Amino acid sequence: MGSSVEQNILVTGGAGFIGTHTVVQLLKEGFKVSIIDNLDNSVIEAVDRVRELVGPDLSKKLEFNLGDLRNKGDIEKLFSKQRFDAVIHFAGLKAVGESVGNPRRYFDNNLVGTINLYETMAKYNCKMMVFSSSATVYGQPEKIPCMEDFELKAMNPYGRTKLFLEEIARDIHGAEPEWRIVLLRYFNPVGAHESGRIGEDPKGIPNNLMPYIQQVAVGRLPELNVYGHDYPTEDGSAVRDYIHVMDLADGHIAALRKLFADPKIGCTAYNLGTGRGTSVLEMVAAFEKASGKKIPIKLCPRRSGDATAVYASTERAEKELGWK
Ligand SMILES: NC(=O)c1ccc[n+]([C@@H]2O[C@H](COP(=O)([O-])OP(=O)(O)OC[C@H]3O[C@@H](n4cnc5c(N)ncnc54)[C@H](O)[C@@H]3O)[C@@H](O)[C@H]2O)c1
Ligand SMILES: O=c1ccn([C@@H]2O[C@H](COP(=O)(O)OP(=O)(O)O[C@H]3O[C@H](CO)[C@@H](O)[C@H](O)[C@H]3O)[C@@H](O)[C@H]2O)c(=O)[nH]1
Repeated sequence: MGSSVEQNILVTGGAGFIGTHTVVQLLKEGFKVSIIDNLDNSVIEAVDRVRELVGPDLSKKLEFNLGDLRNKGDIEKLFSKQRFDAVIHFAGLKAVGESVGNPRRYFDNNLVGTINLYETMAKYNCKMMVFSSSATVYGQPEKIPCMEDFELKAMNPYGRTKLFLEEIARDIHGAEPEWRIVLLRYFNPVGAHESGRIGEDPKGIPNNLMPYIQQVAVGRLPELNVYGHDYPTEDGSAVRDYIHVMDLADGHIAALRKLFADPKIGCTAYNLGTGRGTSVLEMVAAFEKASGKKIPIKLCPRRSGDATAVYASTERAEKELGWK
């Protein structure tokens, strides 16, 4: 189904993991897309693969711009030559461990980059934004499932950049109510496009569970370290809400449609998760079953800063975005 009027969307960080999957869906839904990415954590081949997946016709509606949000001039260059109806803002750094060792890099990239983006959007009167937030803003929630109105607290510098950026969005909307901002709090994105042509391929040893399991499966790493087996959960391992990246991509389309359709949206946060908790050991078992490969594991102490169990309440996104 294409949209009736062709809307032009700026996608920051569109060459990355969630960005590429979302751009495929945007093009298929009839949007025109401009990506800005500095390729800090991605490669241009990923954009070539997006073109391959959508075919030559839809590819004509995709433009890639090499640029860095920390340079206001790079953003200005885009806005001065075309009008954007909305921005989907993925660009940012996301490695929790790295942010603890080098918080200034995170504040510079995530905060300065986003402030530059808001300034330029305001200048060109483009006041609709879908922002990549994270379940990390709930810290270790007192109750589960997490609901959007829970108290927010971040447990590391990366998480604090997401929390600050949510606060910045609420303040901007408070002062200038014409802004429409959707804050999407992703739970744990996993998986890849069904073609296998795009996906998550982190550089170096992965931090996240799913890419780590995959590398054990293909023999690149010998075994999976299971961090924590004495949590107060059914099997002792930690519980998360793993959401398929294509479902997440569709969540962005739903959020955009909501922005365009609802002048009263204001600045609203939505959880994007499945609403189901899965433990680390259950993930391993499910992967073994699906792949037919044995994943050797080693039970290790808890990883510092990890929460016991986090999963989403999906009610608000279901009710207001029509997304599940
Ligand atoms: N993947 C997750 O587990 C997860 C969970 C919650 C939230 N998020 C958030 O979602 C967003 C996208 O995550 P992802 O997994 O696709 O990450 P990713 O690293 O694959 O994609 C981010 C993209 O942004 C680009 N980028 C970074 N800084 C930039 C800058 N200053 N200027 C221009 N481009 C820049 C990178 O090169 C990369 O292509 C991030 O904001 C991340 O914090 C991710
Ligand atoms: O090699 C590994 C990697 C992870 N885990 C465990 O697996 C679970 C999930 O870990 P991970 O995949 O690293 O995700 P989270 O720590 O939940 O954090 C992710 O999900 C958050 C949103 O919920 C995002 O904000 C973060 O950026 C993103 O890394 C945790 O219990 C980890 O201890 C292991 O046991 N072994």
